Amino acid sequence: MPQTIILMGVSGVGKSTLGKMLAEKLKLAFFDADDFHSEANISKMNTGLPLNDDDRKLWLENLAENIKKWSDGAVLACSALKEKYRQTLIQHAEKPVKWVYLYEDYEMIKSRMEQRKDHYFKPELLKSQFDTLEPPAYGIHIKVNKSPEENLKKIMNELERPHIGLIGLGVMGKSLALNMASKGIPVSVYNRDFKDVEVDIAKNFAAEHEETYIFPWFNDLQKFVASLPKPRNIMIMVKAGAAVDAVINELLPVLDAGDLIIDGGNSHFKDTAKRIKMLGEKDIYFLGTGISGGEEGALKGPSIMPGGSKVAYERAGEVLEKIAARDPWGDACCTYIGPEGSGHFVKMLHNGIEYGEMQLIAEFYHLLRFFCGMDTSAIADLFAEWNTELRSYLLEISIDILRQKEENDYLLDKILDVAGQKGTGGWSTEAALELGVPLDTITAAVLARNLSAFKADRIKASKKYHFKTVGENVPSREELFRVYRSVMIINHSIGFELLRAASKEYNWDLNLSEIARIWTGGCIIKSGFMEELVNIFKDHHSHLLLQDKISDELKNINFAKVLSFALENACPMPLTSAAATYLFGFSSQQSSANMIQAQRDYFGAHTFERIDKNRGEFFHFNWKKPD
Ligand SMILES: NC(=O)C1=CN([C@@H]2O[C@H](COP(=O)(O)OP(=O)(O)OC[C@H]3O[C@@H](n4cnc5c(N)ncnc54)[C@H](OP(=O)(O)O)[C@@H]3O)[C@@H](O)[C@H]2O)C=CC1
Ligand SMILES: O=C(CO)[C@H](O)[C@H](O)COP(=O)(O)O
Repeated sequence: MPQTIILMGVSGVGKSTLGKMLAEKLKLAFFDADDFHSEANISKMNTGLPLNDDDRKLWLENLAENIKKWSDGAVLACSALKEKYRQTLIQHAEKPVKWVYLYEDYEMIKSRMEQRKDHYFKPELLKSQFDTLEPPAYGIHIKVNKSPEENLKKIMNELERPHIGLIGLGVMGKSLALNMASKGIPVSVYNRDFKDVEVDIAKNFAAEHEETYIFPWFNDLQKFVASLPKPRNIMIMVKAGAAVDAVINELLPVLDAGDLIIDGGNSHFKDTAKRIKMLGEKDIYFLGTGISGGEEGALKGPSIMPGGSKVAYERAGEVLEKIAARDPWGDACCTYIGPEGSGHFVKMLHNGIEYGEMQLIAEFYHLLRFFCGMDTSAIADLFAEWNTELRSYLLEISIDILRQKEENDYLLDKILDVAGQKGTGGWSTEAALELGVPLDTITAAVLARNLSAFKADRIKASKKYHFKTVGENVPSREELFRVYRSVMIINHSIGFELLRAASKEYNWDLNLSEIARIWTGGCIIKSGFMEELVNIFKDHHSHLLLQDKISDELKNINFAKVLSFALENACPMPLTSAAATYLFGFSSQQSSANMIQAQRDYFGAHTFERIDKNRGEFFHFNWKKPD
């Protein structure tokens, strides 16, 4: 797309020299703003007097009219020292305008200017230029401290780099902005100001990191959007739901066809599909992009799950892959997931598996601590031993949690046993119900969090019910470990089967091996088992529990030893029970559903199929025979 590039900065900084070189390199026309000055302005400058705002007004408006006409793009060298001059210059621009701010120390420029003989601008005016200068909070900033050729190279490098605008400087937004900047991606940041409550979030963030990075910052959305090179790439990292719609609605009037919005929050996949459609009708791209890794992952490299149009991914892929974590084979933990809301569906399910894994660790800790008589430090040691094989991130952080003390007590013991949730686990269950597939473990994990919320009733009930505890037949460490790993396998299997079902139903063509691969680094559910899944899903395309490698491991597991001990001692293990029940159900040739069918037919004439007839033939029986 033709572009107009404005090289700005004080007189003597090298705008004209570099402007001509840049125009030649990009095969664009070159214009020098000095050539657009009126005779009156030139004679004023020649007498050594600085121009005032009135002198500049006509000159800038004349330039703005010209910029509008440069439909094939151009390079303009223009001081554009103040923000209001810059806004005047681009007021009629119909093509994207990129700003390149050239700067150097006062003394360096002064000594350069003193050596120039042929220029009508006197070196004494330099001081007034520096006084007037308002460096832009956006655009490409180039210190011109090298040879013109090397300075040109710096400009070209910057021009070729994709630029991102990031909205929402919360936990994730801040870390992602720093991650991008550390990878050399120019990032402009915006956060709303909340009157008298939260102000200057973006400004303070930029100031906090000014030693290391330049973050053009904004608290005015229109100015933020106007500052971004077109076509714009804007990432939004705000709360899922109404906040995303609010931001989109605010953006819409100031965006142009061809701009791209990347929603990196945990949005619902159906909302994403609607947004893609609505924005697509306005020729604006939208990528629903799941991002996992929490604050640290976002900073050092998260796992990224983008969904939407392939064209949109081709635009954003370079940046997303640059900031993503690396998998054990050195590739980016980011891949194009598929169309519509598939990226957010996959992220939702990632969180569903996460809920399952968290509950698994929590209930094993609970069993060991309160029913097997192990102290917190011994549990941490046991988990650490298990984790040499499992290499699970969630188990790793749980070991840290178990070891954390506050004064002489474990911090964990001081945390209220009521779990929060933002919805992604429950959404996974809703999606499974809609697709008619089981989701036992993930649902059990969601419901366990729900039950935890009834703290007051739980306290009352604990005074009423005093179940007898036995305390014998404590499972061995090996038996516990084998059951733990099996439940983990079943939980993953259930999660991936939901992905398979969604892929089929919505025609997403999801690649389960690729999804497992991008979950081997950067995300909350990364583990050694996830690495195993990459290869398993590469070679096999049926249910995970039907793979020989998996069934060979699970078929000899003694779930009963752990679960009967838990039941005998009234220790709730909803996830382990759900996993074992799922496996027993999945591996039963004869289920109990014949009775369900008979009951349905009895009371409602719902009909049933028979084992001695073809599938698809339905029968009704008159169960209430006359006496
Ligand atoms: N924290 C985590 O570990 C992870 C979070 N996510 C997802 O990323 C998204 C952001 O999460 P996180 O950074 O933790 O959240 P925070 O609560 O830390 O930040 C939320 C951000 O959203 C902004 N915001 C909220 N409402 C609005 C609105 N109506 N208009 C404009 N801006 C708004 C806030 O601005 P202000 O400061 O003005 O309120 C703030 O910048 C969420 O969808 C979350 O689920 C994804 C992966 C991991
Ligand atoms: O997306 C995330 C990690 O990948 C969130 O941090 C996580 O899902 C938190 O969810 P909840 O508050 O429901 O436990």
